[in-house]
Amino acid sequence: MNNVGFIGWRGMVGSVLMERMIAEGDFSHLNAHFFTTSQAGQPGPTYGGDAKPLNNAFDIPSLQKMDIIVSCQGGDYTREVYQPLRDSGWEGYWIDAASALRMSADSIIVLDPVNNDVIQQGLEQGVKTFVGGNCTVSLMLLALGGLFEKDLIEWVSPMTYQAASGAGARNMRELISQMGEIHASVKSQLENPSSAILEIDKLVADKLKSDSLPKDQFGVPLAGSLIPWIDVPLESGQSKEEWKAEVEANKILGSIKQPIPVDGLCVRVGAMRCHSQALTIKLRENIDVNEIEKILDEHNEWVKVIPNERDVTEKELSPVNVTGSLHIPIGRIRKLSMGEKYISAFTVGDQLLWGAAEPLRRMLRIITG
Ligand SMILES: NC(=O)C1=CN([C@@H]2O[C@H](COP(=O)(O)OP(=O)(O)OC[C@H]3O[C@@H](n4cnc5c(N)ncnc54)[C@H](OP(=O)(O)O)[C@@H]3O)[C@@H](O)[C@H]2O)C=CC1
Ligand SMILES: N[C@@H](CC(=O)OP(=O)(O)O)C(=O)O
Repeated sequence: MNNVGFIGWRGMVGSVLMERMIAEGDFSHLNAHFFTTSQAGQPGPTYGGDAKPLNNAFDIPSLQKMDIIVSCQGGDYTREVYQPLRDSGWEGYWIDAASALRMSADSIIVLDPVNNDVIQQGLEQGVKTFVGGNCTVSLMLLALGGLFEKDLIEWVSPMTYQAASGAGARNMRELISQMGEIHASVKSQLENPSSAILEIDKLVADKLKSDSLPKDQFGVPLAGSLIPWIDVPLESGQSKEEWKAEVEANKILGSIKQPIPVDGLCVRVGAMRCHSQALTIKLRENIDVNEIEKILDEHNEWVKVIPNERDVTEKELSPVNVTGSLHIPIGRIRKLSMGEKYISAFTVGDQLLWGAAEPLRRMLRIITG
């Protein structure tokens, strides 16, 4: 069995990966070794067997003993360790959640329900570096997989509604703290049914604008508001999160030579761990909505078409309904007034599952069998 080293296993993405690996019995297919950047020598977890002392994640000789390394530790770690490890002659498989190696010429972005052919071809050609895609990109491609597979999309504009978890665990905590403080600021008024709503609104607005609202992580209020910017600015006017959509989607699809335009705005909202996206799509041909729904529904076992009806949409097409699940609902599919080739759609997905951990878990299984 392969010796597999895990780095970042106790972080948010890593913990979700561990949960999924236990649920799927993956540990019986490998010998697990756990590494840490901060707690070397302390007892490791019991996933896959007895607890052993944690290895130092910066120790190249220890990493060299691994056949496969899975890192959910983040880009800084990858940038520090990956190249020295490769330079030392290590030829094992490196599977990574971070974006650092995604656009490297010798890596493949993994999303096997969409690009298993690219992955298999890469394995045959000796590719050893496999990276999970950006969460919004992976979730969009799974939702629209059928239309992409049939090359029916001329371009797509995703307008995102991204959850706090995408910014990290501390940001999730801050969002909840903000919500709590807002409620506390008007608790007595809420308990009195005859209190004036405009007074409540003013007190909430005062709280949102006050220095006492916790906002060290986001920098601004997210609860009761939103942030129309994610990640660093680029020369193009895009945020880096927006730039990733087109370059990563086309790398995953293997269409870099004739890229499909994918561009829109990325917005942080007060959801916990599900990213939503409103999609405007220009099709290459005029296709009936029923046919579009059929194509989408048949593509993979996780996507689920939600009819464009109010009740079922409100119930099923929401972060609350999707959180913690691998389902990717897509709905609000209708023709737009711009023309018969233009359609709308709305999709939701758990950004820690299909958006981060699940593509890595499945890649590991592809290698370990
Ligand atoms: N969050 C997301 O949505 C996505 C993240 N990613 C990638 O994954 C990387 C890791 O993200 P994420 O999992 O959110 O990062 P976390 O901040 O949750 O965890 C990263 C590391 O922090 C260390 N750590 C320090 N204190 C604690 C603690 N109290 N509990 C748990 N871990 C602690 C751990 O390393 P150690 O044990 O070595 O101390 C852990 O592996 C990101 O940098 C990004 O590159 C990719 C896709 C989506
Ligand atoms: N940037 C994403 C999360 C993430 O980690 O993305 P990436 O894996 O591309 O760095 C978000 O904030 O929602």
